[in-house]
Amino acid sequence: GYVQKPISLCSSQEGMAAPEKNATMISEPHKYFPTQIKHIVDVADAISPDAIGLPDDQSYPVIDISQWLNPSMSSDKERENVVNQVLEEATTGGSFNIIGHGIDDALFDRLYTAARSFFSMSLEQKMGFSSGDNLIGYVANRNESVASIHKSGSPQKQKDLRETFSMSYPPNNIDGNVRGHTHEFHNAMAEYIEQLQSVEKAIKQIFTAALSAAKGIDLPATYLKDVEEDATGLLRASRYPSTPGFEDATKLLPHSDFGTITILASSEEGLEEIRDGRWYKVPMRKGELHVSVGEVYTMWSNGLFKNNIHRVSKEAKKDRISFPYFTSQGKLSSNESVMDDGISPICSNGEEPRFPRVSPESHGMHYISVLTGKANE
Ligand SMILES: O=C(O)CCC(=O)C(=O)O
Ligand SMILES: [Fe+2]
Repeated sequence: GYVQKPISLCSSQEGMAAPEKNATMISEPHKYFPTQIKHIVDVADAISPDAIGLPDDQSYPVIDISQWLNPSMSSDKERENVVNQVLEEATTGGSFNIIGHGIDDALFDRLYTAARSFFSMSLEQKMGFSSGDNLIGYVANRNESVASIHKSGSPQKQKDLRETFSMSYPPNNIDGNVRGHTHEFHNAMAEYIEQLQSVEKAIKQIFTAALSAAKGIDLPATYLKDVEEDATGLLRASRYPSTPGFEDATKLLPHSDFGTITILASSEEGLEEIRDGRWYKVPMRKGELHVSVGEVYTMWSNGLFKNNIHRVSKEAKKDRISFPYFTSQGKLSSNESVMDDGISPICSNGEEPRFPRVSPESHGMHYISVLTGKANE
């Protein structure tokens, strides 16, 4: 459909004085976020490097999104209530769990079983599912390093202690070429990605409504989904094995995701995040999915939505499997000349923009070569 973009209300309004326009403009977000994260992590680590559980398991925010999946069967008031809950969490910890997403337990059971069977193959067999592109197919343990982006942790160059198998949505040529195509694991992942589409759509409509309400402007209901244009989603099955020599190391060092929204499923606890300035364990109960805000949403909301800072604990069980779905990873290996240039921050009347115009693709490409060790920064 037709997308009016950008709704760049942050640029100076008719008749408004803007003497210090752009005074606080962050011109290089890919340098700003690592610094911001390092600072927040240092402060949290000083309180305690170890995460604590919430005093009461029930106090972790769990939001039922079913009313947005079936708008015709719910009232405006009910949907507004969901928007208010999401707004509260998105502007504080930058994350929450959801229920009422409509995805069957049976599909999750199939996913985890197929993932266990896939990852239990020999390294040589699994390497047969590598595409050579780190974003699609199999990537072995200790091949990526979020720490090299965020310069977090010690030693600074610690590699991520996980192996992954990834698929994009919609599927592209590389997906088809990965031999995993014939594997049951590939089928289960494809089905899960398909089902995630309506969940993603509902969540992005809720975030759109939250942004409209908070900024006092009227955005089209599907705005935050439509502006991504043809950004592709990426589902990554991740397994965190115990790695000799790294038994006491954090498995995935602190970072925030660089896209818009991440929807995470996990069979085990082990995810930890910063809330109110300190590390907390994220409870992952059966049937719940975890939703977190990425850096692009922080920028598009002009700092209103908080990029969630998280890590995977050194205590995560060795057979822990998780499935982060990065809803707009972007076409990171595509031709730069046709890159979507995204949108400017959405602001309330008179609010000054703090971030430049950006797309998930343009923001992500600054990180990805560092993540995969193809560049040194
Ligand atoms: O495995 C998890 O729980 C989190 C993974 C994660 O943060 C990521 O892949 O960005
Ligand atoms: Fe992450």
